[in-house]
Amino acid sequence: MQIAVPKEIKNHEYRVALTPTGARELVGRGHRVTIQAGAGEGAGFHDAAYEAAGAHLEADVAKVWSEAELILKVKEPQAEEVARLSAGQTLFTYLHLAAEQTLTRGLMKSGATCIAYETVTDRQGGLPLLAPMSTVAGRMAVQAGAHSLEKAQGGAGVLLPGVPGVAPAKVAVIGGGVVGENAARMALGLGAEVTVLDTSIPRLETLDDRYQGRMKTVFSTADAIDEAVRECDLIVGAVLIPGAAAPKLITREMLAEMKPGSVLVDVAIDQGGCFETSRATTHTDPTYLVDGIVHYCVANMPGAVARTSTQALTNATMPFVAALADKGWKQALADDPHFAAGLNIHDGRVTYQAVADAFGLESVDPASLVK
Ligand SMILES: NC(=O)C1=CN([C@@H]2O[C@H](COP(=O)(O)OP(=O)(O)OC[C@H]3O[C@@H](n4cnc5c(N)ncnc54)[C@H](O)[C@@H]3O)[C@@H](O)[C@H]2O)C=CC1
Ligand SMILES: CC(=O)C(=O)O
Ligand SMILES: [Mg+2]
Repeated sequence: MQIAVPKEIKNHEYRVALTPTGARELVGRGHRVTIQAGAGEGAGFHDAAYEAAGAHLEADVAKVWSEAELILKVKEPQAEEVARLSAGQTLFTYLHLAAEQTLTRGLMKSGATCIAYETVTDRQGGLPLLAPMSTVAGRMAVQAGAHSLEKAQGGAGVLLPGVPGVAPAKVAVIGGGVVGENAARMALGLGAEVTVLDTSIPRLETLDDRYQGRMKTVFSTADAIDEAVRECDLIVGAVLIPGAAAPKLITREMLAEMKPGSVLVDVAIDQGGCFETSRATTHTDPTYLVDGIVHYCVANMPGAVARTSTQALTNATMPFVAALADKGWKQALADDPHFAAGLNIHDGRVTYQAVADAFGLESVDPASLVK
């Protein structure tokens, strides 16, 4: 199969969808791999390493896209990338469609088969292709939050761990999944007072057991969120309803209850964000103030630590990439219902219920397409 890996073009996105190790694996299986020249540079994977792995380098981006049967990316396609996609091609990448109607319509119009990393499932009920980047983003959320609490960033001037004689900061993490656990763990490590809110009792049990009560676990209700808003210096938004737009859990009105200079880090921004006042920002200009509250809403946080993130992401995606390349999308998805859960769009139709619901569209059951 002809496989292409374009250079990512989102703001400060340095990840690449395939490492030289992955390229070697695919070439060894008899596939032709084209890497856009420079695609791996930002992650420390140089053109020469891809060439040594047997991949073909192509400087012309139009050719990279037009000659491919399977396109591997990291971030959701930007407008100029959607325009390059055509019927008969398969795209495998993060899509986050429920937050992006224009992108959804554009991909439908392309006629391509679009498989999203973030909705592929596993036997344990997890999201194996989201989890590695959620681990990265969760860990980064506390670094970003701590920095944002500094005066120069508009923050209250609070040091997360405090000092002897001055109490540590209070951190709340809303959503105790992969992002939430990693954020809470980092905040604990820095000496903050940490509370995790989740609507899943089994998840709260796991966290309580794993951290032996060192982080408080609270069932997530409107009252519990009100309390966190009044008390905390830093709140991390980490909720997810797979494939769906994030619920808005903190409204603009509630910001008035927060201490001035408190910080909201909305990691769920890629699914539209879980705070009413969140809007996606970039690594170039990551924060803004609303009513004296600092908002950090970068939708591609792991892109900033591209070396670590690329390795973690491709470790997880590689078996799925190999299946797509060896068998074609139809057979690969037919053989694995967890992989089939990744299909979001095929031939102009939405194949993921939560995405269809977000925009009032009809959804087609992916199982009916791959039989
Ligand atoms: N901004 C970025 O760069 C990145 C963003 N993300 C995003 O972070 C979000 C979280 O991802 P994961 O942690 O992997 O998901 P996850 O599925 O592991 O965890 C989500 C948690 O939210 C909980 N939840 C759902 N509704 C809730 C509510 N109303 N109150 C409290 N908890 C609630 C669920 O029970 C679950 O435990 C996703 O939107 C993901 O796409 C992930 C990686 C990078
Ligand atoms: C999951 C996601 O949005 C990212 O890694 O950028
Ligand atoms: Mg986006």
